[in-house]
Amino acid sequence: MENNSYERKTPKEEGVHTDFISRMTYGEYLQLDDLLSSQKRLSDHHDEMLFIVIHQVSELWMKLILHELKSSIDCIDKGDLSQAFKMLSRVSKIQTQIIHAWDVLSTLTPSEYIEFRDDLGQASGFQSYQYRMIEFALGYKTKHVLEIYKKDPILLEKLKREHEAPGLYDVSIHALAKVGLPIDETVLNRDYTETYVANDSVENAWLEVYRNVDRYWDLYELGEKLIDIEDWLQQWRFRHMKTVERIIGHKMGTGGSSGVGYLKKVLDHRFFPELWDIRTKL
Ligand code: HEM
Ligand SMILES: N[C@@H](CC(=O)c1ccccc1NC=O)C(=O)O
Repeated sequence: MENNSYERKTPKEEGVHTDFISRMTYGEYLQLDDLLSSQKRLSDHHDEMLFIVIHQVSELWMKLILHELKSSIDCIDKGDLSQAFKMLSRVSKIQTQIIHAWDVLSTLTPSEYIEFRDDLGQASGFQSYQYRMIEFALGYKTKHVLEIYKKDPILLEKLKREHEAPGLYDVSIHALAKVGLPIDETVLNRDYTETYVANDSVENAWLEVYRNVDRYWDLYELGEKLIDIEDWLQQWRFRHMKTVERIIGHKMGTGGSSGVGYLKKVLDHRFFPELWDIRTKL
């Protein structure tokens, strides 16, 4: 099992008698007492419950996305592409789920939100560490986001590890090299703490794959799985930006950014640039 300090031990690890497990209820298994007592409103505004639940649901889905992404990175690294495809397809399905959360949140009007916005202080989705870990796993390694967690050394260490690790695109590029497609050494030995930047040898390798799909079927399928994930992530970013514009207009964000202007700018970033660029050349 993965060593994750945020996860509880299994009853077996804790040495709990198996009789307990056989009598265990639904609520005990799912720890519903903890889960369902974690929606604590700071205001007495009716709609704050919606706000909390949407965020908590999104964080839970992000947890599963990360679980799948990390395993798929390991699988691709080991050359087990078909196992990775199953996980990457699941990631895309989850992404389609979280995009629909914006429809629910859009029922919150500006006048309703403004009534409890001040209670949120400086808290912001900007501080979502799972969101940053997803970005890291996809090769977007912004350094300044680590700053946010400097007061929490345990979390900072965990984030640093993800920041230094090869991402989904790095192991995919290595998979291109493993079948003999020429990839520049500078890319193969790149510094993983930096955000990935487009490279001609990678573009040529993907072009070769997409022009000879029968020969490189697995890699072609991998390319399409990656495009799916980036496409959905961009749609999530776009729906976030539009929902924010609808609810707070062009007010500054509680996290200190310009708000909608900042969220629009982030949309410019591409995770797997060559996979988009080759479409024009095919
Ligand atoms: C009324 C609803 C929401 C508003 C008004 C809002 C507003 C904002 C704003 C203005 C920012 C920019 C940072 C800042 O200065 O605060 C931001 C960032 C962010 N928000 Fe939201 N948000 C909302 C809902 C959500 C939800 C439901 C999620 C889901 C987890 C979320 C996740 C994020 C993330 C991950 C960022 C960082 C984006 C990045 O840096 O690329 N937000 N939000
Ligand atoms: N940045 C938002 C506040 C906000 O949305 C937020 C506040 C606390 C916890 C999560 C949040 N969601 C996403 O940014 C704002 O400027 O209104």
